[in-house]
Amino acid sequence: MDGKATLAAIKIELAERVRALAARGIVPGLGTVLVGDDPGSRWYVAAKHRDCAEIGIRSIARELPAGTSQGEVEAVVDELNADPECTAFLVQQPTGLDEFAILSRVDPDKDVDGLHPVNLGSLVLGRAAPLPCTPMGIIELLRRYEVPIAGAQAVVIGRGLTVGRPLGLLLTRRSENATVTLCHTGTRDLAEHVRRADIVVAAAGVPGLITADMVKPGAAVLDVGVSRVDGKIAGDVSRAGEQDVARVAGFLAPNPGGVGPMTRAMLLGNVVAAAERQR
Ligand SMILES: Nc1nc(=O)c2c([nH]1)NC[C@@H]1CN(c3ccc(C(=O)N[C@@H](CCC(=O)O)C(=O)O)cc3)C=[N+]21
Repeated sequence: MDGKATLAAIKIELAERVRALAARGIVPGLGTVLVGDDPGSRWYVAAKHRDCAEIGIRSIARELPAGTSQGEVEAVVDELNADPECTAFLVQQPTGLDEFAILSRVDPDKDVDGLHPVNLGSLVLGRAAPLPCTPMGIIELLRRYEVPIAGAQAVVIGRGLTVGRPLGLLLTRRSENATVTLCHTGTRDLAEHVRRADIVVAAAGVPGLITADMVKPGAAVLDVGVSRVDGKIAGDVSRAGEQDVARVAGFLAPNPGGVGPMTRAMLLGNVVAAAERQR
């Protein structure tokens, strides 16, 4: 499953909606707040702004030095909340600060990550709200490759706030109708769970955790793990030699090249949707 190609296709669809907004005199704006100088975070934020430029979304990039205080970051959040040119924004994680306090301070209607407590509450309650980008990107990738979700056994490995926990909620909605097993580092017999799955989403951050012998032939496997091994991205899904999951999977979203670009696609979609709502 090619996330880069799917991102390109989604950009064409979103550019059309941006043009329709422009015809009404509305230009959506994405704000980003980057704290410190981590090269990975810098790359992600720069990629988001390149995406925006391509489809006609304005960029508002705020860079704060390492060592910026909680209060200073919150003051920037307040500014972006009040800025009418800023349709939606995010504070790139990790900041090393109180992430919950920062997320909670963002205007829920401008929350492009879908991670504000009110928006996560809406997800639990099944009410319309911005949805988390990586989990939505996973579902969109499955849909576009016509992987059946309704009635499928889905095993999600990882219970983090940005991927595993909200993905379990999304996949069990009536509109998706999957049966979900949410596994984690405390799961006994992980291989037994994975072997039963039609859809495997690996988001534990353990390099090479999922091996070919654990995967049901024909299953869809999505690699969301991001670790760095020798400076290169290493996913949770084994891609080497005999245990290469590509040998048994029916569909594979590799990392890089799979879910990462889909996260960016859903983020763009959340900006456009926020502009359409605010109009
Ligand atoms: N507030 C906040 N919102 C986020 O959405 C957020 C964040 N913080 N912190 C970090 C994670 C990570 N993330 C990715 C975005 C794009 C790729 C991506 O496009 N990856 C490419 C290239 C990877 C590479 O080559 O470095 C790929 O997988 O092919 C990956 C990961 C967004 N995040």
